[in-house]
Amino acid sequence: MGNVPSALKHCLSYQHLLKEQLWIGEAGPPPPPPPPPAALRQPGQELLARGFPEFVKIVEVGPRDGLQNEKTIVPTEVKIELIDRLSKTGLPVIEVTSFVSSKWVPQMADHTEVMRGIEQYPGVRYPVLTPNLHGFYSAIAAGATEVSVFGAASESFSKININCSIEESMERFEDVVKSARSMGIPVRGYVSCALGCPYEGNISPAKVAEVSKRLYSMGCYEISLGDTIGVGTPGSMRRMLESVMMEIPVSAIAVHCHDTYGQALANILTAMQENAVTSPMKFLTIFTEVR
Ligand SMILES: CC(C)(COP(=O)([O-])OP(=O)([O-])OC[C@H]1O[C@@H](n2cnc3c(N)ncnc32)[C@H](O)[C@@H]1OP(=O)([O-])[O-])[C@@H](O)C(=O)NCCC(=O)NCCSC(=O)C[C@@](C)(O)CC(=O)[O-]
Repeated sequence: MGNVPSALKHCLSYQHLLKEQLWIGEAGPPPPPPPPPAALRQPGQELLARGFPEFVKIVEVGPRDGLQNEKTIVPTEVKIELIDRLSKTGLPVIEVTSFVSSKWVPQMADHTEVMRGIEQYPGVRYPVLTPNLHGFYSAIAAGATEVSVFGAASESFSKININCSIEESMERFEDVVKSARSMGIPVRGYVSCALGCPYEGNISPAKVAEVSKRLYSMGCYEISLGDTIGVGTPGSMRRMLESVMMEIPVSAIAVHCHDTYGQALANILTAMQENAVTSPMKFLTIFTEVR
């Protein structure tokens, strides 16, 4: 999903932001001007006035979401070294691997070796993806202490990605969440195609909200809304978040933005303004989670 040109684009826009001192930099942002009277405000200006969350949690997903797409399979020891190095950077959460079928995703076939091989640093959490009970039990046997289930707001994507309908996936996830709860294991939930689907195109914010609510109600402590193919814009991100926020608390919402079309930063910024931020950060391109 990432490539050097899009990474470069990211760096350039980051430098631009630094130069313009819009929201980051040593001196800190300038104090906001007093808001104009409501009658003079342009659409969207209310968001600027809302400011940003007090902190942003970054969930690093490169070792899993990045490497699962590499054509050349990265050797296990390199993955382990990558995760160990990431652990020293101060990241609070690093998604390690996926306990999925190696027939479907051969890049993650060494999940057990990677999970067992990494050094777990105090204060860092190391969740793994588990699509069903089979994956969950394998993950626990390998030493995982936090897992994520991953569904979609698109019926077609669900079938192609995890070989079942949205409804069937919810039944599987309920089994995972029940087992996890009985062991005191926290479960996070993903909703893919939150801003568009590679097979169905537009996805309604109401559908994203509905799937998010199902995952939250079954016991997922955080719902990560994935712009799986990077087609989101600040406008579609805002509309989608406003719909999801009507169903689940803002404190439980994360966003996962792919930078396919160079929109991840803008979309993350919008989510921060909506005060609903965790974006997955890949080490080359953005695709960070923010809350
Ligand atoms: C979900 C399955 C496993 C269903 O796969 P299936 O073939 O439908 O499973 P099944 O229940 O029919 O079983 C078939 C075989 O798979 C085995 N099996 C069953 N479950 C597992 C398991 N957990 N791990 C290992 N093996 C498993 C099972 O034991 C059996 O083995 P056999 O008897 O034939 O030897 C399959 O479709 C799969 O592995 N899919 C991979 C999905 C994946 O990793 N996708 C990429 C994740 S990234 C993502 O989704 C988006 C995200 C999260 O990043 C956010 C965003 O960007 O939007």
